[in-house]
Amino acid sequence: MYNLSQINLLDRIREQYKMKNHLSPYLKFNRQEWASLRNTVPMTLTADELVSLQGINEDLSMDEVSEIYLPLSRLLNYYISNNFNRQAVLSKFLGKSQKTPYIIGIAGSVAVGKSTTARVLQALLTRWPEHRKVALVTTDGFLYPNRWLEDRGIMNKKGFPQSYDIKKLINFVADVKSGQDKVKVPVYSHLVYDIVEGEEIVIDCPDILILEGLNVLQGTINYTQANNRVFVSDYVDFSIYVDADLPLLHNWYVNRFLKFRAGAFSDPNSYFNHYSQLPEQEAVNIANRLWREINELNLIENILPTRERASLILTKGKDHKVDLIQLRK
Ligand SMILES: Nc1ncnc2c1ncn2[C@@H]1O[C@H](COP(=O)(O)OP(=O)(O)OP(=O)(O)O)[C@@H](O)[C@H]1O
Ligand SMILES: CC(C)(CO)[C@@H](O)C(=O)NCCC(=O)O
Repeated sequence: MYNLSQINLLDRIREQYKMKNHLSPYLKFNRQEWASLRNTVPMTLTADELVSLQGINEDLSMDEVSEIYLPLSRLLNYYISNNFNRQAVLSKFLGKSQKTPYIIGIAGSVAVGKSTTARVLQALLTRWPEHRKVALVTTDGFLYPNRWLEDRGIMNKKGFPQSYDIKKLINFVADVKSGQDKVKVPVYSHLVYDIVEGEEIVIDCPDILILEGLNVLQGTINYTQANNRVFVSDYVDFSIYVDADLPLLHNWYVNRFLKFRAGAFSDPNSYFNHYSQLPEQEAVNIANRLWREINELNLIENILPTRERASLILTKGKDHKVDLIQLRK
């Protein structure tokens, strides 16, 4: 159940959305209209590519890949080529090389499928004839460690703006965008439920960086002297918000929790190891509580209000099938 202030906020968001629909900055496509766009350029996947895509997520349907993600990767590839051409013009003008990575941001609720979307796009963008190097980073790596959150009594705010080292995240995107090599990113483990001390990934001048996380469209720091706000999205060239109704998200979250319980939680290193011993109904109760008290609240307060900043909104229905695509004009 929502409390009154949450309901008011939801109403306000819906109202805003309706108003925006009237003068919408978005082109809207239903699934059929979008899928038909792939006919303008024949797009096929080889048997090997199909196998590697299935390895990303066993529940991912190949119809979804060919009807939704393949046309999207084609569109992105056009935007990226255009951006690189523009940089080549600038290089000519400056008389020195000016090439920086193209950054794609993917935002949305916990459990909506951001990381699956990111990995599918990474695989598809790599296969175009340009053979671009595509790196993938999740903003989870910029969460403060559990000890930091515990000291401040905010373990139940994991995923909320105050749980991220936003300065570190903004410095990271700024470094990548300015063409710096070997930029380091901390690693978060869902299994250990914490930042892994001493582990990092290195981002070394990719052509494209996909940055995935619930806060990609919200992160901001204040440069007080100049009273100037800097957003993560200032460095993002194209942003995607993956959207779905609350009951679907709740369902996907609980299902994933139960899947983890059957698999990863049985690992003694897992933070949730003790959940693997609990009867299923008790595990469902815990998942429901984590959803309601943390992730849903965060969605309503901090994530959903950023939706209309995205360059593209993908709205999913049942079974993760995308049924509405809204693209900024
Ligand atoms: N396109 C898809 N088809 C079928 N199942 C999917 C699809 N995308 C995601 N899922 C399922 O939905 C659940 C959430 O997916 P995923 O882990 O990609 O979400 P996420 O938004 O990255 O979550 P988090 O923010 O917690 O990291 C998983 O159980 C995943 O298997
Ligand atoms: C790490 C995040 C914030 C985002 O991926 C999320 O998966 C999470 O752990 N949320 C906290 C509540 C929960 O355990 O689901």
